[in-house]
Amino acid sequence: MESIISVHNLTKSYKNVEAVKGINFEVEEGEIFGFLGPNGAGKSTTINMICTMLKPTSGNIVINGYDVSKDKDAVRGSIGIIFQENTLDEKLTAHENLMLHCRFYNVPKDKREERIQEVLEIVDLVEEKSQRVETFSGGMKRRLEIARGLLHYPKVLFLDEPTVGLDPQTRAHLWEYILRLKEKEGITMFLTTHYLDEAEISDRVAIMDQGDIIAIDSPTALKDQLGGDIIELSTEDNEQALKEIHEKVKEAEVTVDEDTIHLKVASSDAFISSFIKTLNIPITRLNIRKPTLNDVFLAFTGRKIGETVKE
Ligand SMILES: Nc1ncnc2c1ncn2[C@@H]1O[C@H](COP(=O)(O)OP(=O)(O)OP(=O)(O)O)[C@@H](O)[C@H]1O
Repeated sequence: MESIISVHNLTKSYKNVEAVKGINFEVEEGEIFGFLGPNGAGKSTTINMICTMLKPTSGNIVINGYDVSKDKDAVRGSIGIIFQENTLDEKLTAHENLMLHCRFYNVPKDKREERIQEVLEIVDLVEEKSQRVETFSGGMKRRLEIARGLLHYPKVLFLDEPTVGLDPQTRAHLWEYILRLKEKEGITMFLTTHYLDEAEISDRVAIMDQGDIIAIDSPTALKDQLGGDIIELSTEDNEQALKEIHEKVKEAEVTVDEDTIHLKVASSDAFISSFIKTLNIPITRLNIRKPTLNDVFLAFTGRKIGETVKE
């Protein structure tokens, strides 16, 4: 597959901070690319540089064949951005909001109605087009923002925390729309989210930490890289149990999270029966699972993404 975004040796320094330290990555045409990292990792700085909103200190970025430092207008015409905050005009109708954007992006006059109809169909808002945005639910507003982001036929859609503040059902629906867009329109998605279960939708995920990209691969490959099984347990006396585990169990990586002890082992089949016999404290809860993206994130960054959320 062709790269739609190429980033080479990209750096950005603010006065005292080296926010981005010479990163390299490619985003392939048509993929969903998840961009994750703790607060302060340098994600926004990177995205702002890619979207022409911030000048890099050094390095280069090519989007859709255009150099971001030389062809800003062509780059802007190639991308759509869905911000975290609602940037719709609430007093206007859905249609009026879209018309404003058409003018802003110089969509030819004779094409405007056709395009508006097209994007409204994609996000299922045709019947609501004459309603004022202030009457819309959070999910409808987000869908309208996506429609607006699509009006000028971008090759890449940047989605910054697209489901933040939405209820689980609306979040699930929104993902259906996003997936449909990818399938039908072949649009490349550059996604940030702190819901790691949602990041599973990505074809590939990049994890950024302290200005560097520290991992980049498909969610499955990243999880496989971690390998093994994770055993979660609670006991009648976790403190005592931990003491025993540290004394007697050598083949597990042990972490504690509130009232749960986590053991990471190569294979739970080989481990579990002897472990249960080893422990003298009664176990009150036991769960065995495969690593998730949350575990990947924790292993690479040393932090849980929940701890890094910017609300
Ligand atoms: N305008 C600025 N001036 C000085 N330092 C900045 C500026 N913007 C960002 N930084 C610093 O650069 C680093 C990277 O910040 P950035 O906002 O890119 O991280 P992030 O991964 O997007 O974090 P978040 O998830 O909180 O948005 C941080 O140390 C931040 O304090």
